[in-house]
Amino acid sequence: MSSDPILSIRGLRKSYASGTEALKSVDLDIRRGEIFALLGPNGAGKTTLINIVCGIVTPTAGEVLIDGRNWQRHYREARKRIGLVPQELTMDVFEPLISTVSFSRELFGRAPDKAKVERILRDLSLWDKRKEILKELSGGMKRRVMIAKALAHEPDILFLDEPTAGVDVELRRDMWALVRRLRDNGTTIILTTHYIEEAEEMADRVGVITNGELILVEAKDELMKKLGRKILHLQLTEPLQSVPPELAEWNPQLSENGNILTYEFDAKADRTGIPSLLTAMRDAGLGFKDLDTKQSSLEDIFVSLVHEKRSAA
Ligand SMILES: Nc1ncnc2c1ncn2[C@@H]1O[C@H](COP(=O)(O)OP(=O)(O)OP(=O)(O)O)[C@@H](O)[C@H]1O
Repeated sequence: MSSDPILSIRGLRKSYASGTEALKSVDLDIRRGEIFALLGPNGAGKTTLINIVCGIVTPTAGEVLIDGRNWQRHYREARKRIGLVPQELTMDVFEPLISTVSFSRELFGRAPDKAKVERILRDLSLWDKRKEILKELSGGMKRRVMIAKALAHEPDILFLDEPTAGVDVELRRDMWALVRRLRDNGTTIILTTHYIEEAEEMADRVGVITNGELILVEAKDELMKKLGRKILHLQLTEPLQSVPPELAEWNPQLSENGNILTYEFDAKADRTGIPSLLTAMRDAGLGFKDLDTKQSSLEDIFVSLVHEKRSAA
């Protein structure tokens, strides 16, 4: 198996007619056979990126290479090799499910193959519903049909745009299992998500995009160490003017006129430092009325990543 990237994104830029700069020169290499999660808040540019690679949106500048070949110059090949499960459900609602899926296969340049279509429908637990009209299916089933449509022409690069937004827990688990099976069969997968847990569960590597900039690409395990930070809040019985020297080694911060002491810790480390901090507080005669811990939000993490990037530059 070649170690060259299956997909290379080079200097990709998009300004919409409205003036919005949705992508600001993005470079990204996708490795063959990996699951890559593109993580970012609303409006970050995730869908724009996917839609450009899938030939739905025209970039303002830059190019995409599939196995080193420009995707616009070799668009027939690109269409065959790429599958997209879009965010919005787009379907001919009066067609039986099996016709829609078979049609999709041929539309993307593959010969009809009943056995292949049957296997895809069975894998997605849709076979029993194959004659049903799409309009009458539940939301979760419709989403499965979208996946079946994207897989019908057997793409080896699959894009999933927010595959689990608004789906129930059971369907989410099914989707994750399906994505893993596809990867095990050699499909390269790029998915977008708002959810840290989804990236954590699924991805080999994660890219963080915000304001049209890809600010970080990292192995999932490395990123999760950064994302594992939590904050402990202690509501003190008596306000403090300053942090007592006995607590200096934990570097806690005071807020709300000295009534709240906060301590940032790594929730995934063997030792969080919390028991020793509480012991040191007791020894210093400091009491607290209440305590809670809070996960840094995705937004907090983006902010700190952007800061890190700027101070490193
Ligand atoms: N067709 C369009 N015309 C004008 N602006 C657009 C268009 N599509 C997207 N945008 C803008 O481009 C920016 C990036 O949008 P995009 O949909 O790519 O983000 P996203 O990361 O996928 O967000 P979400 O998670 O909400 O789908 C946003 O500011 C959005 O409003």
